[in-house]
Amino acid sequence: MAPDTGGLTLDTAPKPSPAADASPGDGPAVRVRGLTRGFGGRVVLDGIDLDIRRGEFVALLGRSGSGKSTLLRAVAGLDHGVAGRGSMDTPEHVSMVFQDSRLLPWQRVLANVVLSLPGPNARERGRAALAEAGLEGRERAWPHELSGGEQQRAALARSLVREPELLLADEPFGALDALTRMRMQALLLRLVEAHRPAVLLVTHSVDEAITLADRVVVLADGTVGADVPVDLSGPRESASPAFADLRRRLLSELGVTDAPDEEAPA
Ligand SMILES: Nc1ncnc2c1ncn2[C@@H]1O[C@H](COP(=O)(O)OP(=O)(O)OP(=O)(O)O)[C@@H](O)[C@H]1O
Repeated sequence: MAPDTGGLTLDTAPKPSPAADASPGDGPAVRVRGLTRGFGGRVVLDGIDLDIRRGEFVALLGRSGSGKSTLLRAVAGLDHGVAGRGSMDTPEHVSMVFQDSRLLPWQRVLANVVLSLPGPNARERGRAALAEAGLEGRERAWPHELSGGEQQRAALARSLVREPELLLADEPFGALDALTRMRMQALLLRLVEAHRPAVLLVTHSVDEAITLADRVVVLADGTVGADVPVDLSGPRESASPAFADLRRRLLSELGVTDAPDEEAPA
């Protein structure tokens, strides 16, 4: 089913962890098998197999042009007309966030969040979602009155108010300054913890992937070049040796072998 790219649904009752919910018979949230996609005879995805468990956070890395967005759009069901084959199981409720907020400029912030939102008390739920995303009191603002970071907060609220089982995010913080980006990463983690969707996040930032994800998948040559769990105990400090080891490993998967101590672009 195509993702819901507007609106949200907030139950105020805390949700149990989907991992705890899942019985052994439950399948993964996403199951992709043998996915191929190409443009004009050029193969971009060449037999991708990928599972994402319910509630699991997967970051997708890959060099520019490796097919990250192509994969995300395929999982979202937004690539009609693109040549390819393969099978895909995805949940019914999917939301997507992009690098730009895609708020409708002629609608106020709350109206954007609740646009086409099904179920009762939409405006109340929208207000709660905005508050959860740190935008309490900005419901009547116009999108252009919000900063870039605030617009992305509204976009997150719009996605999560619908309680998606799967959140697809394509470089959602790519256009933000470093400090705002860190704040938004923390917000995303909080929201994901509260709502527990499975997440597939496309990012160019190795550090962002390690900071946020349970698992990092690296696309290379049209396939999954590496599938690496983030097994870091305690807080994910980018200065810690374990973080640096993982960064080095992922950078090497991306073909960067001079092992910098600081973040390098993927
Ligand atoms: N609609 C399209 N028509 C033709 N070629 C396309 C189309 N969409 C993507 N491509 C090509 O497919 C390849 C993969 O593109 P994609 O956007 O998926 O890569 P990406 O890994 O997300 O790149 P980036 O990190 O630079 O955003 C690129 O070479 C791109 O030019």
